[in-house]
Amino acid sequence: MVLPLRLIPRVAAAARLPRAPLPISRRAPLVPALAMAYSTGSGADRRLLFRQLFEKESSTYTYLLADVADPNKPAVLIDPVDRTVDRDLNLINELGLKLVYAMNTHVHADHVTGTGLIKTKLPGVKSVISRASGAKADHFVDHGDKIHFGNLFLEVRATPGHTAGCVTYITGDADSQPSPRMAFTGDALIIRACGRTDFQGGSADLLYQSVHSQIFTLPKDTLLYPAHDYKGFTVSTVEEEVAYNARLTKDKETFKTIMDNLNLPYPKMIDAAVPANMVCGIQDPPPKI
Ligand SMILES: N[C@@H](CCC(=O)N[C@@H](CSS)C(=O)NCC(=O)O)C(=O)O
Ligand SMILES: [Fe+2]
Repeated sequence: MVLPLRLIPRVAAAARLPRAPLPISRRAPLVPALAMAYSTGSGADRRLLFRQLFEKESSTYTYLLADVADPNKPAVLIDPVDRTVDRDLNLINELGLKLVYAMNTHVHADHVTGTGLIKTKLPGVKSVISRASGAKADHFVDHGDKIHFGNLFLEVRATPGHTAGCVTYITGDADSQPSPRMAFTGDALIIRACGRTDFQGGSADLLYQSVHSQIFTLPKDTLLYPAHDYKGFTVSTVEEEVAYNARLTKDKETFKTIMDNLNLPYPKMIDAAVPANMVCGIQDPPPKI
């Protein structure tokens, strides 16, 4: 049966008319209430908007965190990849966030960081890396420092061993401790595994010590988010890794033997990625033809 037009609900009628989508740059950001609805947790934790993003060529996770209870919605990106910068910046724009820091957990060997590109596209954003990395950035962090965005912060813990300058970033709130905490472990801890220790100042001895003293001592419900996953995992917890990590649950000598015998091929992009990442990624992208 065909309904007369006046009986068709207005929404349905509108839905029938195809409209060209607006370019991203002209779309209005989501209203604050909607961005709030996508934040995690309850109570004080509702300030935190969190997204886990994936770059498939290098199996890298990029993390977006923002304080959506702050009127400016300040945001940080951890471990952005050059290839997915446009995707990440579009998302930030759609959610109405203001990116303040583009941070790295370490000098990556398998992909070029997105921080340089982000700085050319969004002047004012500050790049962050550990002082111990020896890399260039706008802001250097040391163990115990805090990177603030709104009322939230990321506490820096030095977790060297995969590289000499590796750090783990742990969520905090100026008013109350978020529960559970989230730890962004870079390549120090990969779910059920860990970063390799055969280049870039790597040391199995140091990595074992870093993870046992700085990550395994966190509250057991702390959520662990690595920089990479090669098996389809997305998140783990301290409790899970203390029980089931295939490398780090072993005693130190066994761990060192495991690490000495991984026999992993060198990352395909290492020769281009490390020099680029030592200077904060690509600063002047070639013009698109
Ligand atoms: N095949 C990849 C590189 C894979 C690799 O070496 N991953 C690193 C982290 S990136 S520096 C690693 O530590 N892996 C540990 C492991 O057990 O897999 C490429 O060619 O890019
Ligand atoms: Fe790495």
